[in-house]
Amino acid sequence: MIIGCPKEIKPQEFRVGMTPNAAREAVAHGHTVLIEAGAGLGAGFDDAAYIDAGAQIEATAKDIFAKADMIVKVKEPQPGERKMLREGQLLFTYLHLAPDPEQTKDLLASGCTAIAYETVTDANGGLPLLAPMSEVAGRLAPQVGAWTLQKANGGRGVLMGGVPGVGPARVMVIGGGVVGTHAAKIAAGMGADVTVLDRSLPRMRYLDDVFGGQFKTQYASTGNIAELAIEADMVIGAVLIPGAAAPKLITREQLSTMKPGAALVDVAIDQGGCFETSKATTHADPVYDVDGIMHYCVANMPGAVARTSTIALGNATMPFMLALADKGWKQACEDDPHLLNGLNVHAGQLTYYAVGKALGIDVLSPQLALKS
Ligand SMILES: NC(=O)C1=CN([C@@H]2O[C@H](COP(=O)(O)OP(=O)(O)OC[C@H]3O[C@@H](n4cnc5c(N)ncnc54)[C@H](O)[C@@H]3O)[C@@H](O)[C@H]2O)C=CC1
Ligand SMILES: CC(=O)C(=O)O
Ligand SMILES: [Mg+2]
Repeated sequence: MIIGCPKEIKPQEFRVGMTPNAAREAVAHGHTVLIEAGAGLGAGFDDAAYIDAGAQIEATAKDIFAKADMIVKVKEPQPGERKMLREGQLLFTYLHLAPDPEQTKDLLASGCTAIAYETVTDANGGLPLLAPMSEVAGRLAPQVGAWTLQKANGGRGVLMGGVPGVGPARVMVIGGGVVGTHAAKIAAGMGADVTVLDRSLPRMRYLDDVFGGQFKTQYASTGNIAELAIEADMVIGAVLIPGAAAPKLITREQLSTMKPGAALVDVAIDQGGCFETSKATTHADPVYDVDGIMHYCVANMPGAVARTSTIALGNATMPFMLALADKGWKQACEDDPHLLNGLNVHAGQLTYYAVGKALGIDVLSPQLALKS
């Protein structure tokens, strides 16, 4: 198979879909790997590292899209990239279609087959291709939230750990999955007073067993969220209903009950955001103010630490990328129902129910797509 990896073009996105190590393994499996010139530079991988791994360098994204059977990326294809996708081509990347009708329309029109990293599952009920980036975004969230709390950035002027004689920042983390757990660990490590809220009692039992003493847990009822929001210096949004648009857990009205200059960090923004007033921002201009509350809503947070993120993502995607290349997508998905859960689009039809429900579009069952 010809595997193509273009340079990411989303603003301030420095990750790359394939590391030289991933390219080396694909070449060892007998595949041709095409990398766009300079694609890895932002993550610290120069063209020579890919050539050394046996890959070939192509001058433009156009060459990559024209020649490759499978495109391996990081972020959802941007409008210009969507125009280059073609019928029968396989796209393997993050998509986050539920809040993105424009991208969905273009992918359906292209006739491509698209497997979304964020909906591939594992045997433990986890999301193995989302997890590494959730670990990164979770660990970054208190760091960017602390920056947002600084006065010069519009924040309340509160230090996460306080100082002797002055109490710490109060941090509420909504959603205690991968993002929430890593965010809580780091915020607690910075000395903040942290509470994690979730709707899953087994998850809260786990968090209490492992982290009791470092941070507290509370059930994520509307009442508890409203009460804690009043006291919070920082709220980190980390909920997920896989594939679906995020539920709105703090309304615009509630902002007036919060402390002026408090920080909302909405990590769930890539699924539409879990605060009513959230809208996606970029690393170039990450924070905005609504009613005196500072919102940080960057949809590709891991891009800020591109080298760590690229290597972590590559470790997770490599076995799936190799299975898709070795067997073709149909056989690979037939052999692995968890990979089939990643199928979102095939030959002009949506194949993921939560996305169809969010966008009001009919869905072809992925099992039927395999037979088409
Ligand atoms: N902005 C960015 O750069 C990035 C965003 N993300 C996003 O972060 C979000 C969280 O991802 P993960 O932690 O990996 O998911 P996860 O599935 O590990 O955790 C989500 C948690 O939310 C909980 N939850 C669901 N509905 C809830 C509700 N109404 N109230 C409270 N808790 C609720 C679930 O019980 C679960 O424990 C996703 O939307 C993901 O796409 C992930 C990585 C990077
Ligand atoms: C999860 C995701 O969308 C990202 O890492 O950018
Ligand atoms: Mg994202």
